[in-house]
Amino acid sequence: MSSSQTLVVKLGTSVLTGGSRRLNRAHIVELVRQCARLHAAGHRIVIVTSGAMAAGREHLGYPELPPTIASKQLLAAVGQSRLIQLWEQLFSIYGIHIGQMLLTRADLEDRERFLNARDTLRALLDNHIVPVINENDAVATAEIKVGDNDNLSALAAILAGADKLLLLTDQPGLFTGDPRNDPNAELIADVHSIDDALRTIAGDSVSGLGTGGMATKLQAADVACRAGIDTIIAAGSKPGVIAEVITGTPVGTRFHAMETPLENRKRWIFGAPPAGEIIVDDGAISAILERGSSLLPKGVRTISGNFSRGEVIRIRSLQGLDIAHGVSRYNSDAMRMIAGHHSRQISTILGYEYGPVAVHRDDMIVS
Ligand SMILES: Nc1ncnc2c1ncn2[C@@H]1O[C@H](COP(=O)(O)OP(=O)(O)O)[C@@H](O)[C@H]1O
Ligand SMILES: N[C@@H](CCC(=O)OP(=O)(O)O)C(=O)O
Repeated sequence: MSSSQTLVVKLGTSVLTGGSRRLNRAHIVELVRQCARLHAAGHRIVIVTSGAMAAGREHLGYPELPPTIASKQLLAAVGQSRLIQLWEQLFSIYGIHIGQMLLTRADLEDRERFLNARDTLRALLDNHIVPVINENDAVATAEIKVGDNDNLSALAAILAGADKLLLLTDQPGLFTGDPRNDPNAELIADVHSIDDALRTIAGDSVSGLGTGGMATKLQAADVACRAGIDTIIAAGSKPGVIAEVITGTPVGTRFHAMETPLENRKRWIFGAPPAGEIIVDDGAISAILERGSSLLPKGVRTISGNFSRGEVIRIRSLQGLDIAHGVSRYNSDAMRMIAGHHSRQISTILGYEYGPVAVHRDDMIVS
């Protein structure tokens, strides 16, 4: 078998339930058996598991609940402990310890918390413990949620420094149309770049069990590939699928990683969903795009959202085009005050300063 690899395996609700209303233990144990073999062969496996809400519903006997966020959080709170218990039991059959990590977007968009989460994840792996990750649904509000486990798994793959990301679902891969309602849809075996044409064929979840369908899987593949991580979408029910991904046997849809991935320190900027947005003028855009400069407050026109110093923000043109993502040197209130002003006026306006730039070039990724 190939030399030691780090693989993030994301299991959607569709795989864990096998399309039913309950967790399919027989099927999950088979996936754990595959992971245990690879673990024994020296590979580092990270599990990103959905299924907390499904487990909660099952445990409570399918209660009639109002369609509110609080109901979803209730189900996730009940289900997460059942879910982790199941993973724990199944991995213990093979003498493997697991470590639970419940994350939200807020843990990944602040650099210090990102580095903390990364240290924990890597410490687990270094000690041969399998990290089992889910979103912390019980406490996450809309503002701090990643929102779906496909995108969460791409961020986990960046955190883990993974070689590959495997998204296991109920379809053999990405098709030219949703196979549930298009009998002529064909499997796409290889994707070298994710464009709008591809995005239009990736539909939402129709099972009602999963979140995001193929659309969020494409977003995840895009994030991971830009970070240099090959991403594969394949069927969780295919025998030996995880080992095939490790050995590089063609399976499902493979998204090829970019050959010149973002440098390490910039990956988290790209992975982090923006906490706010600023609109900049045309002069600032040519400075950023043509001269490779930092963004100065002078070029900032308007600010939306509330963000702290150090958070990732989106930089857009007056026409609404996405120009870059970057780490803001000033919080949103300060940015509103210094917008349009020369850098030498910052300390007079604010009474302090964190340097002349609004977003430094080194902390920026051009879209
Ligand atoms: N182009 C496509 N190719 C394959 N599946 C698609 C496509 N468009 C939409 N889908 C749907 O996406 C579903 C898988 O996503 P989802 O229900 O969120 O599963 P999971 O729980 O595994 O994340 C499939 O069951 C399928 O109906
Ligand atoms: N965190 C949620 C799952 C969210 C999600 O993205 O689900 P899925 O599309 O099935 O991977 C849960 O544990 O129920």
